Order: sequence, then C-alpha cells, then structure tokens
Amino acid sequence: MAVLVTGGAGYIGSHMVLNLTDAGEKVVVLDNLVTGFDWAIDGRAVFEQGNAGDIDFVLGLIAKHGITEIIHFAGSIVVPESVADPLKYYGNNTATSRNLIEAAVRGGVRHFIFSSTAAVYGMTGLAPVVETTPLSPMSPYGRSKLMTEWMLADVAAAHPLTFGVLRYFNVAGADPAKRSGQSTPLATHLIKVACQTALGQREKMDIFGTDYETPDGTCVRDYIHVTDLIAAHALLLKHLRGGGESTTINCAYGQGYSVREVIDAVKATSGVDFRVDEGPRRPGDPASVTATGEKARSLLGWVPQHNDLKEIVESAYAWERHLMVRNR
Ligand SMILES: NC(=O)c1ccc[n+]([C@@H]2O[C@H](COP(=O)([O-])OP(=O)(O)OC[C@H]3O[C@@H](n4cnc5c(N)ncnc54)[C@H](O)[C@@H]3O)[C@@H](O)[C@H]2O)c1
Ligand SMILES: O=c1ccn([C@@H]2O[C@H](COP(=O)(O)OP(=O)(O)O[C@H]3O[C@H](CO)[C@@H](O)[C@H](O)[C@H]3O)[C@@H](O)[C@H]2O)c(=O)[nH]1
Repeated sequence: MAVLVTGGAGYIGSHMVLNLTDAGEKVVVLDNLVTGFDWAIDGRAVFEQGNAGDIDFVLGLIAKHGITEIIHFAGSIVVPESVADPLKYYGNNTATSRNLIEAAVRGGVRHFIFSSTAAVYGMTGLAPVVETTPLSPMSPYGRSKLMTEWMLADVAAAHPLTFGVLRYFNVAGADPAKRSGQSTPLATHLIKVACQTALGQREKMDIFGTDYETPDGTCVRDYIHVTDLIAAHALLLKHLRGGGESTTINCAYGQGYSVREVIDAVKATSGVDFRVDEGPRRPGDPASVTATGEKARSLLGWVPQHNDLKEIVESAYAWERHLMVRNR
C-alpha cells in the first residue's frame, strides 16, 4: 500500500508528502520538476521523475510500488498565463489528468484526490460560496480544472474508484518547521510577491486593479494556510479509505482580505514600507472569492489551526528569508 503524490516537488504537494511521511505512510512522488524542486521532496519518500500524463509510466509505478491512492497536485497554476496560453492549461491540466485517471483505473487504484480551485466558481459576488454554488469559471485555468472534476465524476460512476475533489482558495504560508514553502522565484502569488518586495528582491510591486466593487476597490481573496489545507487532504484520505463516498469540498476559512489589507500585513510583519504602484486590472481576476469551509468541518471534522492573516504572512515571510539564506 503506497500513496502516489503527483507534483510532490511543488509548493503544496511537498507539504502533503511531509504530512504523509510524518504519519508513517509509504509515499512515491511523481514530478517532472517543471516548477518543482527535488530538494523539496522529503527524503523518506521515493522520487520518480516523469510526466503525470504518461500512462505507461504511471502504470509501471502503480505496479512497482503497489500504489493504492493517488493525490494529484501536478499541473499549471497561473491564472493570467492560462488566459494568454489556454492550450498549455488544457494540455497540462485537463489532458494530463485524463491520462492519469486512465492509469488509475487500469492500475486498480482505489482512491483519487484532486487539487481543484476556487477559480471554478468565477465571479461569485461578495458572499462566501458553498459547494453547490453554480460554477462559471472565468479563465481557462478554472475551466481546465472543472473539466477534470467532471471526468472524475464520470469515471467514478463507471469504475470502482472513489474520489475527493478539494477546491483550494488562496493557499499561502509554509511548513512551521521550515522544511518547505513556496519556492518558485518568479511566483505570481500576492503574498509571495509582497514578501519578496519587502526583502528587496523586487524593486516594487503592483496592485492589479483598484476599481473593483469591493470595500477598498481591490480584489478580495480567502487566504488559507498550507498546513490547514494539507490537514483537509489527510482527513479526506481517511474518509475515502473508510468507505466514504466521493465528494467535492471547498478549502477556505470564510474570511476575505483585500489586496491592500494583505500588503499592509506584509508591511507590518516586515517593518518595511516598500513601494507599491496601482496598476490596471489583471485579466481573468474575479473581484471577490471566499467560501465558508463548512462542509470540510461537518463531513471531515476539519478544524483549522492557522486561520489568521498575520500568522499566514509571518510564516510566508519567514520562509522567504529562509530561502534567501539558502540560495546565497
Ligand atoms: N497555490 C494555490 O494557491 C493553489 C490554489 C488552488 C489550486 N491549486 C492547485 O494545487 C496544485 C499544486 O499547486 P502549487 O501551488 O503547489 O504549484 P507548484 O507549481 O509549486 O507545483 C506543481 C508541481 O507539479 C509539477 N508538475 C507540473 N506539471 C507536471 C506534469 N505534467 N507531470 C509531473 N509533474 C508536473 C511541477 O514540477 C511542480 O512540482 C495545482 O494543481 C494547482 O492548480 C493551487
Ligand atoms: O503582484 C500582485 C499579485 C497579485 N495581485 C492580486 O492579488 C489577488 C490574488 O492574486 P494571486 O495571489 O495571484 O492569486 P489568484 O489569482 O487569486 O489565484 C490563486 O488562487 C486560486 C484560488 O483562488 C488558485 O486556483 C490559483 O492557482 C492561485 O494562483 C488578485 O486580485 C491579484 O490581481 C496583485 O494585485 N499584485
């Protein structure tokens, strides 16, 4: 019995690997290192370098390692890039996932957990969404992920496989023991960019749009600490292993923060009043995206431990400083 973690060299996947290996699980990481780092893979896991969409390679891994579950993080993740290059996203997200799911079915994998996204909801208004809120993704990224959700539902209806879809809201923060964190140098995520600017790695940063219909005119997001997000995965895996039905669950706190509020939090944590310019809107950005996280609590017994913007920002900033020293 082993868990295959695709994208286990990436930001979120590497935290999943740590959670599983800490729990004594046998873990195999499948990653092509396109954005991940081999140093981010916990030494207790087996690393297999390759493409998650290579059916024969994955079938070989399933047989070789006795894979019983797949947790699928591998993919392309940048919303504006998906607008500029949609085929990359329908390729590396939708088509790759399709092949991985085929390998899972043919290899007799029992359970499949998939990293989906808040971007499947699209323009949601200011109220937090629930899982039954109508889906209307605004970007190719969101659509590429929604198609994978649909494939999983269709496949699970036809084959003996159960799945869990987790729709992540904005993931941030790092492992409290500083074993991993968001490490992509050219990452586009707000908290990462602000921390890099505070540390002088960027001369300045931009706010993308100040004319949204939100309290301060900038976009609102529900930032979730990566440790809480990973705890939801571990609970979902337990649910599926215990015979629980396939399910789709939002991972969020139900509390939104604006771009300005996040930047202020990074300035307060770092003590640096870095330069921030106000620029035009970024394509594909909805004004406000938040969710209650109620289903995760009621179905999985999820109890967030790090629901605090200050703590999330401090953790991201500490990781950024750690990376600076590491990369020197
Ligand atoms: N970061 C967020 O806020 C966020 C929010 C919602 C959903 N997600 C989803 O979570 C997942 C992980 O995101 P992340 O932030 O850790 O990104 P990341 O770029 O750090 O990690 C992705 C990993 O997948 C690997 N990879 C990409 N394509 C691959 C392929 N075809 N075969 C094998 N490996 C491949 C990369 O090398 C990398 O290690 C993604 O599916 C993303 O869409 C992330
Ligand atoms: O330098 C920056 C970076 C971001 N933003 C804004 O900050 C907000 C958050 O942006 P970002 O951190 O890039 O996250 P999102 O675009 O909301 O997308 C993230 O969160 C989604 C879930 O909500 C995931 O699906 C995506 O993979 C992940 O990149 C948006 O309004 C951006 O326009 C800025 O103003 N300046």
